[in-house]
Amino acid sequence: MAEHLSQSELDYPFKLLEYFNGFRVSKVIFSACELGVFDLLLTSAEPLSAVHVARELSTSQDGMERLLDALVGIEILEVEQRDGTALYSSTDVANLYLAKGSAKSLHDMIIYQSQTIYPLWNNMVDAVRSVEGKNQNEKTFGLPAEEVFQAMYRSEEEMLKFMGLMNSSWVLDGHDIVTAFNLSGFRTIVDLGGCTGALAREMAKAYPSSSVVVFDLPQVVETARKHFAQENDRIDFQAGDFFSGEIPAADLFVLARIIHDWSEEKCELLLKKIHDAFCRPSGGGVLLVEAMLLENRRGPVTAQIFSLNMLVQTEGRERPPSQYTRLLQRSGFGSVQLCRTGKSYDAILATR
Ligand SMILES: C[S@@+](CC[C@H](N)C(=O)[O-])C[C@H]1O[C@@H](n2cnc3c(N)ncnc32)[C@H](O)[C@@H]1O
Repeated sequence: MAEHLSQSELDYPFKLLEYFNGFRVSKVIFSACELGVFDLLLTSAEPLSAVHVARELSTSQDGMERLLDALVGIEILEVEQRDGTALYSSTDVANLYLAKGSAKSLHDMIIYQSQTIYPLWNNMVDAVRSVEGKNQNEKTFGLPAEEVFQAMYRSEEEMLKFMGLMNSSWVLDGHDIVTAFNLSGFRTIVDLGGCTGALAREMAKAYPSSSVVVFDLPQVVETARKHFAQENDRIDFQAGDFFSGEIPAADLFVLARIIHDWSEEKCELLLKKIHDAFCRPSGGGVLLVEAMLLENRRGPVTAQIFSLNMLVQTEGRERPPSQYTRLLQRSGFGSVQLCRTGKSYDAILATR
């Protein structure tokens, strides 16, 4: 049997081992973030020993030394030996992306992945077995599966963590998304489920002549105003419920990572509601922002993994372009254009 295998097939077990190790590598980064390793090293004027870091962060010396060495191994920290003592220092990458304060920090994303996504994924086998496609909020956190956002917002702390996660995604992809199409013709833009306003701010930056409103649930709007507002903010917030209440009129509606949360029926309901809420009788648009699957089912692996994440956490899924097009056409939209950005998220622009 083995003689029929190609070299890459013979080497495949090593690739599998690399995949298995992936979760351990994530845990190394998550643990260092939760303990505050990157924040401490960022603020230290000189490299620190494991003893010093352990004392400052109230950990064991042995555990901290192993953690710091693993961070050196994955090239997130640097180490030098002085008089027989290992001294650890941060890298630009750690300072920029992993420490808390930086404008490009992924710290909130990491904390959410570690404390919420990780426990949900521990129940992936049950999620895949569930014939009704039930999410794993009940089994993981003891919360009803039907109320997706009540589960996500079960405490103020959880809401802040989720909003931090949403906010940090647009640090990486925001500009590519808002410039995927020329949207300058849309003067009134409403970002439905716009959360902290991170994508809306990118929109306002790219299209200074347009007004941009973030529409979200009342408690989210309140938290966004309190924790995520920026000086000279050019965006406005409006509170409401896009399923049970009215939505404001607009020329362009943005639905970023909204369609992937919900069942086909709820998505169609929302898109039809949007179709009836345009400011002008013709020319309105809707911009969907999602991680699009390939039509041939061969990737991208990030979108396939997001789709599994939707299975454990929501009612929804990721979709290939043909399914978005069908959904939009069934809701009354005539023209549909797609743009793959090459990053995690893609854009779909539909007009009436
Ligand atoms: C997955 S998040 C996406 C957030 C944001 N669009 C982004 O991409 O960063 C879904 C958003 O929809 C909001 N949402 C959920 N149900 C809603 C409803 N019924 N009415 C208004 N907003 C809702 C949530 O509060 C959350 O901000």
